[in-house]
Amino acid sequence: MAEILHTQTENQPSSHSVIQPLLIENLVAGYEQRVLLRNLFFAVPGPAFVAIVGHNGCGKTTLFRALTGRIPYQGTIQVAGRDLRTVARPAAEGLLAYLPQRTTVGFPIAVRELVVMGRYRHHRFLGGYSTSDYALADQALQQVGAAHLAMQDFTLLSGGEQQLVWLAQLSLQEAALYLLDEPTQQLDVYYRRRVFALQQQWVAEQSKTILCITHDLDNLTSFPPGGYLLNLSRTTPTLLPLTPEVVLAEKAYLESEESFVRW
Ligand SMILES: Nc1ncnc2c1ncn2[C@@H]1O[C@H](COP(=O)(O)OP(=O)(O)OP(=O)(O)O)[C@@H](O)[C@H]1O
Repeated sequence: MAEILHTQTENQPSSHSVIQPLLIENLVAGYEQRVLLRNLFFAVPGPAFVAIVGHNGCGKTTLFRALTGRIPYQGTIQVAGRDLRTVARPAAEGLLAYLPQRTTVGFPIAVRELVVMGRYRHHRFLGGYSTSDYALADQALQQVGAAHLAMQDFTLLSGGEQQLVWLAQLSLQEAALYLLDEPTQQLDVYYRRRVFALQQQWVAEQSKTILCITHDLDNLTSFPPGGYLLNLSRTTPTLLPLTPEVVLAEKAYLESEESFVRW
């Protein structure tokens, strides 16, 4: 099941100070003898879409593992002004909403019931979800183009349909930072475009900040100004403006023998 993570509401800095959604300083992370992220620095200054690109195995998901506290790391990660080292369970405490690459559900459940769980943090005790929670779930399903699936058994859906349902659930969470690991991986061309448009909408209308791992560079060329791109296959990855020119240049780099040899 996709992780349902809470929004931090306590001990936050004053709303008068400018809080960066994400600050990463000198991050070093990897596995035992293999360091994948070396001295990574970047800051997302305000609500924005950030595309994380790079070759297979370059460390994109590893970055998300560090952000969600699943692997140890050196350096500093601040989410919404909070140093993740000072948060016992950074993901579970609600700074982040995370959609992993693969999620499974081992029991039959109606799509609508799964989506409404995105309202989890409003229901810490045994009470059920309210009519307004279900209305939000229906709205979320509509937004991702999956309203027609509401009453179906989630486990019987196609991989692409299931992905749309997870996105609907994710959209109901109110986190400072959203981590999406290849959300369009199983989607057809129509839904791929739609899911990227949806993420643009989340940023523009709901001031969300999204880190989105993707190999779908073609769809990144149509993003409006204001987003960023981070290519983790570069020797020194830096946050670049997400413009068509930058996307094409990074795509050309990733297709080049020069970049492949590095890996
Ligand atoms: N627990 C682990 N122990 C050792 N190595 C691991 C572990 N998990 C992942 N790796 C390796 O680390 C490398 C980076 O993995 P990661 O999942 O971050 O890649 P990625 O950039 O997300 O790739 P992709 O685009 O294929 O999803 C891979 O070579 C992988 O085999």
